[in-house]
Amino acid sequence: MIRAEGLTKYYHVTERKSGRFATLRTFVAGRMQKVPAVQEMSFEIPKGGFVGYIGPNGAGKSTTIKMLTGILHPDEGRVEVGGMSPQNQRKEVARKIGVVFGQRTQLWWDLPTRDSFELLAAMYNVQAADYDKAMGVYAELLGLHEFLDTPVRKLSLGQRMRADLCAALLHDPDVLFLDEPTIGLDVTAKNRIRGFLRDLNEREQKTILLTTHDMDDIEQLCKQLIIINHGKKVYDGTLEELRATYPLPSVLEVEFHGDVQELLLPAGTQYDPERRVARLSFDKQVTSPMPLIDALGACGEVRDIQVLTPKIEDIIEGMYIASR
Ligand SMILES: Nc1ncnc2c1ncn2[C@@H]1O[C@H](COP(=O)(O)OP(=O)(O)OP(=O)(O)O)[C@@H](O)[C@H]1O
Repeated sequence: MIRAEGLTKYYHVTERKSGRFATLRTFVAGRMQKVPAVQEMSFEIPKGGFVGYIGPNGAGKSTTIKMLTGILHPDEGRVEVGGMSPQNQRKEVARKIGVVFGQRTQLWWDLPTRDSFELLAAMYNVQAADYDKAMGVYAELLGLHEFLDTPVRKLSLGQRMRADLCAALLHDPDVLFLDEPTIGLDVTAKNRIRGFLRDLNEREQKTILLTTHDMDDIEQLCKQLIIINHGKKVYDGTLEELRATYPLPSVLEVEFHGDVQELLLPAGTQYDPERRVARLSFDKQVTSPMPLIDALGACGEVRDIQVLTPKIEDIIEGMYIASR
């Protein structure tokens, strides 16, 4: 459904001078420099795929989305969306894709929400019957009825994001590009949007590419994960494969009550005497926590025991650091 092959994009920026009057000297005599934002990016997303495209700030995610949607032309490589080139067949591709930029809206700020939808439907040449059908389904699923007559500028962020999602779907696209669709939302609003997207992907087989800094979005939604850093791909696979390939140790945490015989604590234990908490790392694939619990239990009276499993953000942060 989506294919990127060797995608590369450079930006031209002015080389910054240092020292006195740096800004003025940069403006007058700064030389243009070619800086790569995305380098030799290749991936494939099948129909019905749900992909998390993630990376730290400035990694090149938005630049990639702009090339996939035809807003930017790649300097090298090529893109295909539904068998077409977003650069050479921009209008045809625009009918196949829906785009939501969480930080910006495509709705008209001063118009009632419903009027924005009608304008967009007219721009995409959506037939009246298809428009009514789409609105019937999405306005209901996204709970838009209560604010359809409210101007967009008066909507809460959560309402605005739901309206933007509906707007992106009115022309029934096969592919959705979502750039941080849950940014700034509270837990309830995030869960509502996640439920809607999951359903859209499962029931309607829409292909979705999502950028996010929220690992819960990834864990709850994405079948495939592509990680980018400094414009280059550093991982492409499932979440399970990522966990298996880059295992992090689990941690056994034991809280004691009363005196602790610190000399008896097993080697490698980190002990906090103020909180009376001992922490010991172990590899779940190789070792059972039971002998470790027994060993720690022999050092004092145990009040509480927890096994902390590594979080996906810890693994991903480790990858960001490793690919610096
Ligand atoms: N118009 C531009 N001119 C020059 N450099 C740019 C331009 N747009 C982006 N860049 C640079 O290209 C790199 C990639 O930017 P991009 O916006 O694609 O990153 P991102 O992964 O989407 O970041 P974020 O998570 O912060 O949104 C960054 O170093 C950025 O400063």
